[in-house]
Amino acid sequence: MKKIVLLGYMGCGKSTIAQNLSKITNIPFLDLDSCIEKRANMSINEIFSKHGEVYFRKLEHEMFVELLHSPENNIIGLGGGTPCYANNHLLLQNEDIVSIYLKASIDTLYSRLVQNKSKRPLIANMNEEEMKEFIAKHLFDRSFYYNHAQYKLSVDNKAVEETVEDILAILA
Ligand SMILES: Nc1ncnc2c1ncn2[C@@H]1O[C@H](COP(=O)(O)OP(=O)(O)O)[C@@H](O)[C@H]1O
Ligand SMILES: O=C(O)C1=C[C@@H](OP(=O)(O)O)[C@@H](O)[C@H](O)C1
Ligand SMILES: [Mg+2]
Repeated sequence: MKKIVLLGYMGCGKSTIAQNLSKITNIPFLDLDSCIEKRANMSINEIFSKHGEVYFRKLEHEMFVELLHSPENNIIGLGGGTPCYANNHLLLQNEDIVSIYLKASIDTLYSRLVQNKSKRPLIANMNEEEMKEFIAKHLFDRSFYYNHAQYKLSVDNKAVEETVEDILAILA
């Protein structure tokens, strides 16, 4: 059994889908952001505001490598930026894992993030117009890294259960 790694832009559903997939498969689930928060004893917002993004990316890389090397099988939900720093994208093609890019359109991401931005320091202070433009450009920049995943799964217009089913089909 390989580790299952979910990646993709903020709001694509990594944390939600990983949790639901875990319930169905009984494979334990780890959220990389939650692991970082526990280790640092600070929220993601606090890490960004007190220490800056570069420090966060360092913790993120260390925690990602640590989780990949742990002997347990698990489902890992990455942060949206994880594959885009410190050559983390190269680790996605490791034979010991199955990496899946949850691919969402700008409209899907915007509609979810507009209601859920306060815990995401990169967009927390943007107005709606700024956010839409930011997501479009940022997603374009990051797609290169996301496309290093072994599997790409479109999640637009799919209920959580449908995306979970699609992942089970990939794993079968
Ligand atoms: N079909 C869906 N699949 C996944 N998430 C959805 C869906 N519909 C609405 N959501 C909501 O979108 C948000 C996705 O956020 P989250 O799971 O934290 O994503 P990520 O970890 O990729 O940033 C959650 O608030 C979730 O409830
Ligand atoms: O895209 C990013 O750079 C980030 C995404 C967040 O995770 P989610 O994608 O789970 O929101 C979190 O790691 C941090 O706020 C930075
Ligand atoms: Mg998340």
